[in-house]
Amino acid sequence: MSAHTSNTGATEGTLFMVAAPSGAGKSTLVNALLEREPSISLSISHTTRPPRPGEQYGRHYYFVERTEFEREVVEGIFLEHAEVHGNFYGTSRKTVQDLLQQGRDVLLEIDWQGAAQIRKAKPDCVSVFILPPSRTELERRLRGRGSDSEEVIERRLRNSRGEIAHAHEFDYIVVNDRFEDALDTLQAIVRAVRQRSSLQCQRHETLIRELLANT
Ligand SMILES: Nc1nc2c(ncn2[C@@H]2O[C@H](COP(=O)(O)OP(=O)(O)O)[C@@H](O)[C@H]2O)c(=O)[nH]1
Ligand SMILES: Nc1ncnc2c1ncn2[C@@H]1O[C@H](COP(=O)(O)OP(=O)(O)O)[C@@H](O)[C@H]1O
Repeated sequence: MSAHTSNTGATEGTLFMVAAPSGAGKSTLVNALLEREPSISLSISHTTRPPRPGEQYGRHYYFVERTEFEREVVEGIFLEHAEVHGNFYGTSRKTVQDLLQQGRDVLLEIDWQGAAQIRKAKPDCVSVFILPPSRTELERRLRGRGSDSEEVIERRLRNSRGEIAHAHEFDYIVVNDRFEDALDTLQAIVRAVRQRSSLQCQRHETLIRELLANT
């Protein structure tokens, strides 16, 4: 976890990842975080999942057919991709790398498999796992969201154990019990990471060079 200097000499942004079992409140928390921290760019993923009512192409996801997704995998456009709950999801390599190289911080909503791939490619990333306060509450939220069929809800609930078993691989864990508390904690993590990165030497290379230069 350190500031990186890109090939162009500019300081790269930080790559944040947020994962959770379906229904824990990840997307709601991330959207609220981005309102508080608008300088973070959310990476919009490609997925073969059909859109839910109200979801928009390019805002929530790039919804694509399976054949198109498979072609994109072969073309190597993804920084990572994985099958989750029977659908495919992938992160655009170019979008993320361009933003990071411009010095922007980028946030990925991702599952544990994708997070593991990103950690290998970008060991400086910062990862957060969101836990629900209980299984009962996870189920209540999944059903209360009203966006999925019974079959889809049951599949997500079944898969939640396997996802939670990977929580310890993440840098931070946030329990989303009271929403405002979880949001404050998530924001505190982002601020602490940014503060640490701003204190790192690479951030001040230009100033150091200027101060050392002969006048
Ligand atoms: N590996 C990977 N996982 C993703 C990506 N985008 C979303 N996901 C994950 O896929 C899972 C399902 O997401 P979604 O279909 O939106 O359902 P939800 O989690 O129930 O809201 C969640 O764990 C997401 O974090 C991606 O680009 N790559
Ligand atoms: N702390 C919370 N307390 C109660 N309900 C919550 C809380 N956080 C999120 N929710 C609700 O739970 C449901 C699932 O949240 P969502 O963000 O879609 O989950 P995820 O992205 O993790 O699948 C939504 O209806 C959301 O409004």
